[in-house]
Amino acid sequence: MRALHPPLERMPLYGAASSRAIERQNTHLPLMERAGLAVAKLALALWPGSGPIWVACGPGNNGGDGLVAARWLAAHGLPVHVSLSADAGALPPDAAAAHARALAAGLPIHAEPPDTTPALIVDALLGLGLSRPPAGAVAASLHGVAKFAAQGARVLAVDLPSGLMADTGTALGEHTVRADHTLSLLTLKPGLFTGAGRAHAGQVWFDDLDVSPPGAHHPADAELLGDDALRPMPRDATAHKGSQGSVRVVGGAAGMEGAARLAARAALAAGAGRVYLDALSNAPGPADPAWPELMRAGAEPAVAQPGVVTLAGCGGGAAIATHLPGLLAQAARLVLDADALNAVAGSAALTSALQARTQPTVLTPHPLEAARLLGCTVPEIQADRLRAAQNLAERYGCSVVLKGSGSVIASPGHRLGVCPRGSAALASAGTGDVLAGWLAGLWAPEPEADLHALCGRAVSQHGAAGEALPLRASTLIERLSATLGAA
Ligand SMILES: NC(=O)C1=CN([C@@H]2O[C@H](COP(=O)(O)OP(=O)(O)OC[C@H]3O[C@@H](n4cnc5c(N)ncnc54)[C@H](OP(=O)(O)O)[C@@H]3O)[C@@H](O)[C@H]2O)[C@@H](O)CC1
Ligand SMILES: Nc1ncnc2c1ncn2[C@@H]1O[C@H](COP(=O)(O)OP(=O)(O)O)[C@@H](O)[C@H]1O
Repeated sequence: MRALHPPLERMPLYGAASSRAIERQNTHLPLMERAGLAVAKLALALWPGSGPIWVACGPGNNGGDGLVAARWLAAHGLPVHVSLSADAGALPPDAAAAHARALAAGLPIHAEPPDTTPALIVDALLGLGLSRPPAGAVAASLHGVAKFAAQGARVLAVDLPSGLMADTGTALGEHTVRADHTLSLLTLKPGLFTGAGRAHAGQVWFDDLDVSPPGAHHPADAELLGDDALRPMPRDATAHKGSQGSVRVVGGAAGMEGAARLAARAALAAGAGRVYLDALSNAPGPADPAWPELMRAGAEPAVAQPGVVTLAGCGGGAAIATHLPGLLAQAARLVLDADALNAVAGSAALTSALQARTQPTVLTPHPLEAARLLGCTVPEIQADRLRAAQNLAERYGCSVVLKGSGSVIASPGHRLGVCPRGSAALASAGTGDVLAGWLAGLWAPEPEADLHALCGRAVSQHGAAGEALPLRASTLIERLSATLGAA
């Protein structure tokens, strides 16, 4: 068992169907006994040393894990209150066996939550088997968990916070558990790391139950990005600004010049040799008075040159649409963000032009931009962020960064990546412009880079720099420069 906190290694993620397939291959092993023991060990470590532990068990095998854990905790003399929100006669076989062993050990099993606030709650109500918004006795227990948590009880979720969908990180129902800790068993589930998952899971722990890595028999559904993505690329001693590539930022319509400047600054900080700002506002004066290194567009190399990365859209407003036909046709390497994405979503001609591109392209939508690009709603995007990112990548033939808590990286023919870095500190205007610029700047010196991996690097680095308050987009660039910048 181990805690997943930085430094993080890359880990495979398995959704409900894959986890069940792996479980089926290992039915000869006492998985529930191992799971329950692991839960008990972690509960013991988290228990503050006094006060009761409420082990809240549900109607399936998640409840069975809880019953095994409760038996171990009671055997060690801890004050345990076990409840079962189900008909004991209807438990699945392994959970029924765990129930019988708990009774045989003399453990009283109640139908109701405790009367007084527990010090620690072990949430074993619902795991992989969640199939609908909780109702009945399970919903009543979930309400109890929320009430006691608000009164200060710590919560350890078994496998998944009850009410959270393993595959998508969608919270079903209003009382989805907000855990302080979640112990994921046998496999790590993608829903713990994206959508509402990060808000509900708390500190994630993982125990593989001594089952050897599933490997080739079970290709992972996605990959959790690791901190290897944070390493800056070494710069060759003979590098010069010409070898570092160029970035041309096209955006910054009147009133939104700051967005394009943030992107251009980030591109320079990431290591691009030269950065040009093609401001749509046409305001006179330098490209960015505070950053004299940034050049105005005019004498820059053509976007069709392989050494140039074009970033279009940051603060682009409606004006960006007139530039897109040319950029989509010619740009050797293209990143589309913000208003460029909105323009594509609103135009069949631009959509066709994007789909017809043979040169590499990255899209960096937030959920609303993604919804426009897929012709659906934001809740539909958030209901399955992995699928939405995959659909975007396939529909447009591009690499895609679907932003938000647990950003998802998708590219045709690649395994989905989920980024566990970043935080709500990034919920501030301009941080997305910094991401787009940082990505373009990382790409500039590496025209041959695996674009999927490069997107993962950019998102991980941006997220790692965005985990501490106070944060403005400008400070984010400073942090990125200080810790990771090639400049
Ligand atoms: N696979 C593994 O890797 C391993 C799995 N292990 C453990 O098993 C867990 C999976 O067990 P599981 O399949 O029995 O599902 P679980 O989450 O207990 O719930 C199913 C029950 O809940 C019910 N139910 C569903 N939704 C509901 C709702 N909204 N409101 C009320 N009830 C609802 C559902 O009813 P039904 O939908 O069938 O009517 C059914 O009765 C897994 O998370 C892990 O903890 C480990 O022991 C070993 C390795
Ligand atoms: N709660 C959060 N957790 C993790 N990352 C977040 C969170 N909120 C925002 N972000 C990140 O901040 C950035 C915001 O981008 P975006 O919405 O395009 O903002 P803007 O257009 O103002 O630049 C994205 O990289 C997104 O993933």
